[in-house]
Amino acid sequence: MPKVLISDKMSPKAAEVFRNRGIEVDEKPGLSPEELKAIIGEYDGLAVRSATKPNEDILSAADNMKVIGRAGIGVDNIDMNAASARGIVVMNTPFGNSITTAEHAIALMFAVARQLPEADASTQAGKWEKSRFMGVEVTGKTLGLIGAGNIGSIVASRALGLRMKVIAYDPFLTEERAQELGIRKGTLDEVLAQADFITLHTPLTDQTRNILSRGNLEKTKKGVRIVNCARGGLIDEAALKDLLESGHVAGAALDVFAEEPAKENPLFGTPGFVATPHLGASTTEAQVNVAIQVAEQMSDYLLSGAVTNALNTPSVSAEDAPKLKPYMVLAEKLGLLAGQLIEEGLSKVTVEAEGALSELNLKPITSAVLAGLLRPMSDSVNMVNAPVLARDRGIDIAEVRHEREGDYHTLLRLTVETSKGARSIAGTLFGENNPRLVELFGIGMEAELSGQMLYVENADKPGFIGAVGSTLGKADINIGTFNLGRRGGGGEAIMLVSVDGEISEPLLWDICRLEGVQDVKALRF
Ligand SMILES: NC(=O)c1ccc[n+]([C@@H]2O[C@H](COP(=O)([O-])OP(=O)(O)OC[C@H]3O[C@@H](n4cnc5c(N)ncnc54)[C@H](O)[C@@H]3O)[C@@H](O)[C@H]2O)c1
Ligand SMILES: O=C(O)CC[C@@H](O)C(=O)O
Repeated sequence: MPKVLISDKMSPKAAEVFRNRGIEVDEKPGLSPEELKAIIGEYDGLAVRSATKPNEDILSAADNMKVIGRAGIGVDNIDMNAASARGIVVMNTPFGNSITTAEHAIALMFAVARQLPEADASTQAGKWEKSRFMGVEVTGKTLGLIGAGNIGSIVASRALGLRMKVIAYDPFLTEERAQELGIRKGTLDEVLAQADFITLHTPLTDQTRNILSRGNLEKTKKGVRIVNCARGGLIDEAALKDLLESGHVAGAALDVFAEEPAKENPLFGTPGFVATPHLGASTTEAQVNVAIQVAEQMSDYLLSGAVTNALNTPSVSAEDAPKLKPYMVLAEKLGLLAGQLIEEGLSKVTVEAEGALSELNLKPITSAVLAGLLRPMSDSVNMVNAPVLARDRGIDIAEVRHEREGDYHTLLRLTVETSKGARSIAGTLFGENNPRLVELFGIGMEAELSGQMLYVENADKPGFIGAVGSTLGKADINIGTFNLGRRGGGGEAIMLVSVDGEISEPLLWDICRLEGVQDVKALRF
């Protein structure tokens, strides 16, 4: 039975879902990094919010870990590279808290429009400072969005309901989508120059870091009010403080900070400044949504291999997962065969699906092919990091589907292009579940790829098979299966021999010295 650790404070619904799905679950919020590292090896899954920071050091002890689920959106607390390198799927819940966070942005917009926190503090202090707190209406004002994805779009719709005009800067926002949302698409400079209120809704990336830099803050309209419920690091906090103090910025509300938890911050105490402690997602509804969603997704993955909302591997539906499983085994074996046979300069990999396979999602198949193909070059390669490694190595990857059936009802063909030319191998499933090689470098050959195998390329001459058999016999190596293929009589022949013992280097040399041998390799599956 898989075992999952919930290491942050999360709605009890998450544990309930895991238990109902037959998964053992421990809830241990508030562990120190050392405590987490000491126990993480016991678990197949880790469910977190933002307090747990599974970094490379902690993950180095996560020997059984298969999936990390983030009950929320941002995964900046998770070391994605370390997780991917270990083959751990990282998934989030991209929509569960969007409405809640958008509502918090709107709440903060009103808080700065009407100075609600300061008015509250002053009134409760018995001051009754009616003339001190003159606010502004939002009706008819322009809201400038930086980022118009899930949360930005919801903020836009709420702002339109408040009779505001909305302009958005988002390089990935199309004109059609902007029209659909009823907003205008603008450049960053247009947003800065036109907005009475600015709200930020982007992830923190190299492009968005410091997007409201001192220079950009100075380009805003005098009297602008700014809200950030996205990520700390998007705004230059020191510059914001200066501009609040100079009166250029009339108000600013931050839910997120460059350093969190923000126990101290230069902005604290600045007039017109409102702060909340990363509360964007903190409503009962959102926390129940993300807890249920993350537990369902993690359970699906642990129990059936279905992948939803993963950030480092392709999605696989629960319906497709069992159908894909035997193909993934086939794909990895074909990749591993090709990876052990090619020697240098891999520049392109083409994955072709024929017949029944062409109806399935090819992305996970391609990942499995790449994982097998690259394994001889790197011990740490897996289905999660293989596509990234392939891209980093400049390997071009193509996927082709042929609906028509050929000789087999389903076929997976893998063509690798190297500095020596293109070579292809193909395999099928026997009886729906048994992966078989059916073609090797253009030569028809049927073989099960498993255990230790000897690969020999030779000139097709009488007596050769016997010579190989007796060389193996002399080395006390038992033969399991003998698989043969050839191109025409007397031409090039290939043999794949499964053996029980280890194929030593001296044995390979003995076979290499047999007359007619062109290539010999010891393969392992
Ligand atoms: N405060 C909280 O508690 C809280 C809660 C939920 C989400 N968040 C954060 O809010 C942010 C937005 O979440 P979302 O669900 O809307 O994400 P999303 O991925 O749906 O939207 C992000 C948008 O930012 C845009 N973008 C990317 N780079 C950009 C750039 N250089 N300039 C302008 N726009 C750019 C993208 O095109 C996308 O449309 C995330 O950082 C998320 O972590 C915070
Ligand atoms: O879990 C939280 O409270 C914050 C979540 C939020 O930052 C997110 O990115 O989803």
